[in-house]
Amino acid sequence: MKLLGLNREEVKRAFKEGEFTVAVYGLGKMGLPLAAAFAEHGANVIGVDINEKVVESINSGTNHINEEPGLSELVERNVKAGKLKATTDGVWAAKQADVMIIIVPTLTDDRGNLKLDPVYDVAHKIAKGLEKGDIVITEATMPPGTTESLIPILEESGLKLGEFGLAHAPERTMSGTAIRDITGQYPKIVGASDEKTLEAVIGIYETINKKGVIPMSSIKAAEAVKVFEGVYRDVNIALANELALWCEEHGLDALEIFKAANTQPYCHLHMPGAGVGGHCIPIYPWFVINLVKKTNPRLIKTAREINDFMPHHVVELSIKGLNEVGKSLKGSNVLVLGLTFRGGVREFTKSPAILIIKELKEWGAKVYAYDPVCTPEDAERFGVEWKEDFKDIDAIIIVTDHKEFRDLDLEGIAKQVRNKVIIDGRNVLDAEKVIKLGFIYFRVGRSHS
Ligand SMILES: NC(=O)C1=CN([C@@H]2O[C@H](COP(=O)(O)OP(=O)(O)OC[C@H]3O[C@@H](n4cnc5c(N)ncnc54)[C@H](O)[C@@H]3O)[C@@H](O)[C@H]2O)C=CC1
Ligand SMILES: CC(=O)N[C@@H]1[C@@H](OP(=O)(O)OP(=O)(O)OC[C@H]2O[C@@H](n3ccc(=O)[nH]c3=O)[C@H](O)[C@@H]2O)O[C@H](C(=O)O)[C@@H](O)[C@@H]1O
Repeated sequence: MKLLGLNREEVKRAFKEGEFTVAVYGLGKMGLPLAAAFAEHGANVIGVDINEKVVESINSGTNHINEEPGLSELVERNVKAGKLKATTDGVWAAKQADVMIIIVPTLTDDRGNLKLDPVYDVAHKIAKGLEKGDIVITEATMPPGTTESLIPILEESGLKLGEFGLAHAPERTMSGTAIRDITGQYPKIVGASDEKTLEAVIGIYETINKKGVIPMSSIKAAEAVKVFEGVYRDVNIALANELALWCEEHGLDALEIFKAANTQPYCHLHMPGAGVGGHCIPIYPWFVINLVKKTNPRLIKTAREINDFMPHHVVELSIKGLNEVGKSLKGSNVLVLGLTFRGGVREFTKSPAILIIKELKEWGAKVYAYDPVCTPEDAERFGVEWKEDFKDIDAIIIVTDHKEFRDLDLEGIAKQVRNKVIIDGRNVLDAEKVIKLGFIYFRVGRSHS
């Protein structure tokens, strides 16, 4: 059932009656919830992934994304109902599908250079199965202008743009709330190659998202919306970090001040911390920085530098904290709590723990680690020993805001450790309670007990 040329009401009817097939390329933290949501709302869905284990697991009705409440039931129900299947064959999927959605990683290398190979790989496969009237949608966060860079690849199909539709509809959600967000937490941003495509894509997303659609004037404008959301966050986190460093110098507690300042309607100071990880927020600013000719993105570049300084600052705090008990890092046993980039999500991309552990070891500390969503094998990947107790520890460094760390048994820990030093890199503990138990307690924005 080709959607190009239908109005949004006809698309919604076709959607609900299962008259068309959606191929979702990339079945990860975002792609699988999206595929399951489409199937749940009536579409026939073919998921495509290069990871055979992912494909097998989905075809057996099993969800491999642990941090997504509600996803397992959706996957099981829709696989059983024959509404959701998975394959590694991206060409075959394109031949079956009327809508092809690209939601594979869009990354940069350590120097911020774009790495869009997965997107181009998928585009080449889609081109081999593209038919007249099909619609290709990028949902991955794309550097503005890059969705349209797929046109020559897609035209390898022999079709010209206009005979197929192209759109960008960025995924706006977070791990842990993907199903909720995909089906109606925020309006869906959509930009398309022409009016017909826009009309059909509005129909598609109005079917699964009860918050509706915000149509943009172009594909590039839609790409910029999502990227700017991420840049806003990175720059504001950098502001919080810079003000926190100032507070440390002035013997102030940044959190106390931020909390009061944020009672003002125009003030939204973010949370200072151990750094900015993940494959979103530290990446998206490069999509702007690397796409300039005249503009000098000074603020965005400086924000990146400030945020990338924070893992080092956490090590500085651990040196100060150990000094308070007459110890140096060299020869101390340090327990890092948290390997992932943020709480509740098992994702290591640009996790601050990587740099923190590297620097602690360079200073001669014996480094241990524990993370509630990880395994001892993950700790080995970081080159540290997994440790589930606090015996003989001289300093504890909290690097990830897992909810488990908010309820640490501080009284029990105080009896186990060799020295009482806690560096709270994610502000998860109650300072007064920790200090009352005799700990030296520092956090980003507070370097006094
Ligand atoms: N993780 C998040 O919170 C959010 C991510 N996004 C965007 O969604 C996109 C995907 O992110 P995640 O789902 O978190 O990534 P992920 O790493 O969890 O999953 C990516 C999946 O794509 C597969 N894949 C990689 N290359 C492929 C290829 N050439 N063909 C088919 N499959 C391929 C991988 O095997 C993996 O299963 C990214 O562009 C990201 O910017 C958008 C909003 C939120
Ligand atoms: C603008 C925005 O809020 N983007 C969200 C972000 O989600 P993500 O999973 O990357 O988590 P995040 O809460 O932004 O955290 C990123 C990193 O920044 C750190 N962080 C976060 C907030 C803060 O005030 N201070 C801080 O240091 C976190 O510890 C983490 O290391 O990126 C997602 C994405 O685009 O992939 C996006 O969908 C999410 O809504």
